[in-house]
Amino acid sequence: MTVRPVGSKYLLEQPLGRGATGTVWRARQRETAGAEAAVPGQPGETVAIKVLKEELANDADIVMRFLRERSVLLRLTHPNIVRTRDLVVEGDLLALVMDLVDGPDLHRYLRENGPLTPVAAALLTAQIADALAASHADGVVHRDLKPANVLLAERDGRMHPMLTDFGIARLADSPGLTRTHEFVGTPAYVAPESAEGRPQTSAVDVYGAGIMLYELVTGRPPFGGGTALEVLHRHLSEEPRRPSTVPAPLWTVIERCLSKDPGRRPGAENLARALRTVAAGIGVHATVAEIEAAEGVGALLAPDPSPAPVPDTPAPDVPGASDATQVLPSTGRAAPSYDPSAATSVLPQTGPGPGGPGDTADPTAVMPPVPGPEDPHPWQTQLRAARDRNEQTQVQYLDPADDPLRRRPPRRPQQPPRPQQQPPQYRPQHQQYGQQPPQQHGQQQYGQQPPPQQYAPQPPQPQQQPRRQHAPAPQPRQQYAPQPQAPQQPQQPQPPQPAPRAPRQRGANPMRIPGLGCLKGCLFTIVLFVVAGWLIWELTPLQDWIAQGKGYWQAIGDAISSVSDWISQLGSGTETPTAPPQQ
Ligand SMILES: Nc1ncnc2c1ncn2[C@@H]1O[C@H](COP(=O)(O)OP(=O)(O)OP(=O)(O)O)[C@@H](O)[C@H]1O
Repeated sequence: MTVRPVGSKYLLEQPLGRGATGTVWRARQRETAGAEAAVPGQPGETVAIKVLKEELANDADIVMRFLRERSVLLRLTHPNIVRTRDLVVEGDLLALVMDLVDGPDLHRYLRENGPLTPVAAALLTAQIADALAASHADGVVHRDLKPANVLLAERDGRMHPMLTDFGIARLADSPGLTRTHEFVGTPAYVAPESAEGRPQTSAVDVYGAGIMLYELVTGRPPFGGGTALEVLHRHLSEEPRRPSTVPAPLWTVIERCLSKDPGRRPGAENLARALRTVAAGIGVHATVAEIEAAEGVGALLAPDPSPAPVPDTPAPDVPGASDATQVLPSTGRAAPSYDPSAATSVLPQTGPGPGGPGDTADPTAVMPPVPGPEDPHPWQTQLRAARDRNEQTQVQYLDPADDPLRRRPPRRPQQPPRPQQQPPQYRPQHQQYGQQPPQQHGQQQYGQQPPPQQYAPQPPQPQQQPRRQHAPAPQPRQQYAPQPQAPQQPQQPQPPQPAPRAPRQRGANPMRIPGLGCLKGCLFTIVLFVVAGWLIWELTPLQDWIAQGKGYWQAIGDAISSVSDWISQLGSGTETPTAPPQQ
């Protein structure tokens, strides 16, 4: 076993796993840490150490932030939060020392054991909501909530979920990285406001909890499948569908957590209480009172009156910040099919993120990201980001009509009305985005490939809609980018249909002899030659020439001279000189 020292206090022994932001090692404490550590530890104690990627460790901004947030990370203690014991900064090494959790993470558990029962899912998520409530009360937003960041310890024969990776998204989302207009997150769990670069609060964690709860009971997140950017689009535009296996009270909770409007999501503390009420009311031993309480769970889902803001995102009160329609680029990396279990992704935003060059310390001075003419196109940024992470990058054609970055409707040539054209119709939302149509529950799979025609150029639509109409048709709960339903088009008069062509008449003889047409032509030509030859033989002096044994050129010369004689005779007078009468 190779061991590597981390600082003077720890020895890395064995890698436990690797994520987007670093590698987690099983490690051993060499000696007791100093007073700066939250947990000094004992020599020989086993710990887990997350060694942050060099890319992060080499960034001065991140190191600064790491040190600045040290106290925040070290003071976060809760039974459902993996404790951060120490932070190590040494040369080019940046590491978080944590309690070692002996158990799988929730993502692996789900993969190996399948979905949980609704009661178990509700109770497990309630504990995560407890952890969120504690951190939000302390002003800390996780921002990367997903099953892979929930470790399952075993306590008293029971599964005990513990939330980890607190603060990592904060570190990774530092000016050093965001100057390339990217944000950090995991697409399947990213809240709409994060995806759009709008102001974020602790409500993003509640959204993540809702996605996770859905995944716990169904085995998959609601907006998985397709490329990363397609997934982000779905967060922005699609409403989740209730699978038949989810009890109504639990669905009420999920639906509220997944509200596009952060202001409608419950606070974490209320979420925890609601989930316990639901778990009690949907269990087999539920009393009538518990069932009734579960049915009225909607009343428990009050939002947090003062949600914790996410630092360095546009402040909610920046004028115009909430109006700025930011539609995310698509394809993700244009195209590898997206695995919702994927590690935290770094994806582009459509404009300079906070903390970019010229960033000021005042968060209210940060304008919402708006693409400037000189900025690289988000697609370029995205491809670069994908390459930087050595991920497979494919390029797919995107029909400009489907490019959500183009707000203006592309100009299209006037199409003459085509006979037999379908009457104008509006494509459903999923088609406008080149996305999968809503599927029956159970049909969707991780890493599902979009249909091959996904980016195929669309035929011109009967009526051009402005880009904002790519937003969903209004639904009762939808609050972002609501779009009026396109008015029904009046029926256009159909151009007169051309008369159907009569079938081609054939000869009476139904038998067709192959090559007969060619044979007929040959016979006709032969007959033509025979007749022409006969006429030449009869009407020209050819017979005389042959009889006189003249050569060809001589015969021609004679013919020419006799013709010229005849012409000269004609020119000299019509009367032919006659010989004088003989005396
Ligand atoms: N405190 C810990 N104790 C034991 N194992 C841990 C601990 N923290 C993380 N791990 C394990 O290390 C692996 C990598 O963790 P990490 O947090 O880097 O990955 P991730 O969450 O999948 O990726 P990302 O960084 O993209 O969020 C995971 O499989 C996790 O189970």
